[in-house]
Amino acid sequence: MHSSELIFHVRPGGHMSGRIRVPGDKSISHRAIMLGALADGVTEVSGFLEGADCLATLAAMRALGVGIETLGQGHVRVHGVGVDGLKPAAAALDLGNSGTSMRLMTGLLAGQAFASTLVGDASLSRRPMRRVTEPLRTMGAEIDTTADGTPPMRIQGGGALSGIDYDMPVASAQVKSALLLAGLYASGETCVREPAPTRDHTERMLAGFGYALSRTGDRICLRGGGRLRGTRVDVPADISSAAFFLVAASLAPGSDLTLEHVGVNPTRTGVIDILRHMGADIELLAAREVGGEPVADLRVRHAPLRGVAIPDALVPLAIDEFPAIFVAAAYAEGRTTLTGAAELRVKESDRIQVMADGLQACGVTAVPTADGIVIEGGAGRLRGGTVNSHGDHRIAMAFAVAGQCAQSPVIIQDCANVNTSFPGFVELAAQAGLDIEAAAGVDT
Ligand SMILES: O=C(O)C1=C[C@@H](OP(=O)(O)O)[C@@H](O)[C@H](O)C1
Ligand SMILES: C=C(OP(=O)(O)O)C(=O)O
Repeated sequence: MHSSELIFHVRPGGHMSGRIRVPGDKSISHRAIMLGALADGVTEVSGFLEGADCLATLAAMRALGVGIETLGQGHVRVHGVGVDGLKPAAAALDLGNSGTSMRLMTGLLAGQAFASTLVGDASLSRRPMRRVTEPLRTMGAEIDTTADGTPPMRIQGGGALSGIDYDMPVASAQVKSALLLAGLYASGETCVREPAPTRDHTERMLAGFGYALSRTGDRICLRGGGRLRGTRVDVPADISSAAFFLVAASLAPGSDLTLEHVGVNPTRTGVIDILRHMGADIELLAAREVGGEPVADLRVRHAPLRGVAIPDALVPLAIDEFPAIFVAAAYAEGRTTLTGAAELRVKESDRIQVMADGLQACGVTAVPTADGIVIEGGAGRLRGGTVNSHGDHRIAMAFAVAGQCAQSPVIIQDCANVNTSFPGFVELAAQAGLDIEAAAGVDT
């Protein structure tokens, strides 16, 4: 026995109804703090995600000398220090479970005049960092990692950076963003080419802070040495959190649920396309633009789903939603196949293996492949059972949703990290109609 843990118990039955607003977008919240910190003047953030990941970014920026007021209910005021105003932190920056914090901060800190050390939890300490350290070293940064290229990271700072023209080998918004942040401090132009479109919040937000950048086809460029102007950032609800409810309402007969003010940036809506392809009934209502990001209310009603071959091109546009999509696939009639998604193996957990194990534990035939999975779905296949989320927030929430339509209860172990991206998940899911309880358990 070594630590207490959180267990979810979900009983089958009920349906999803009403109107809910899920918490703020995690990607946009991280960026609002980082760019607000580097800006001249004050940045007012509303809708900020007060989950552990974004709070780790916030604490790191405070440790680097930035005044940040948390005013409650997602209102954060960042007193920007200017691009050259950060101060060395007194201790290592602990970024917890957050890959986004670690990779973006590495780019940002590579451009500073001082050294920094970045550490994370057991999961983050296993995640690959060469994807950022290699191009940053080409720019002139000095960064040490473990021999495996994993954290802790020591970023020496102090050296001069030069812009590069980089062809990313993986479609990663974190790598793109890390290089653009380092590019703010580099001489000349920094350009990044993406092999497939990835979320473009950094580009949109840099423009919102008055920083010029250009996109030509799949190549994004900016010139170092400019300044950012403090602004307002209205963070929409996170489509990655909404995804659990899109699946739950699609599966449970009688459901009719509206998710309010959800970010529907086209680089994030792959989950809607995939679920619609499976037969889901999802409507975008009152589509509007808020602070440079598209937003809509999503109305989702129950519909019978069928298995599909998920197009590879949609993978980066739905990268965090696959645990939820796999649950939809387990109930959809027929076979669902996913390929081109090896990245899922290096997230907070190996999401291919951990989802396959959990689905199998519940009685579903799910066969992992090197870069995807094959799931044989159908009504009644998901019997229920006990699954281990391996501390991965998205796996925990995906199996919670699976429990509503299972034959018997689903019990999910190791759920405390749900708080990294979705504080209040249990309460909000219960409000929408899920029969869920969270209990302290013991990790043996
Ligand atoms: O840039 C971001 O905010 C993110 C990018 C994605 O990671 P990759 O860049 O590794 O694909 C995603 O999985 C992560 O949750 C958030
Ligand atoms: C992969 C994720 O986050 P991160 O990379 O920031 O840990 C996620 O939230 O699903």
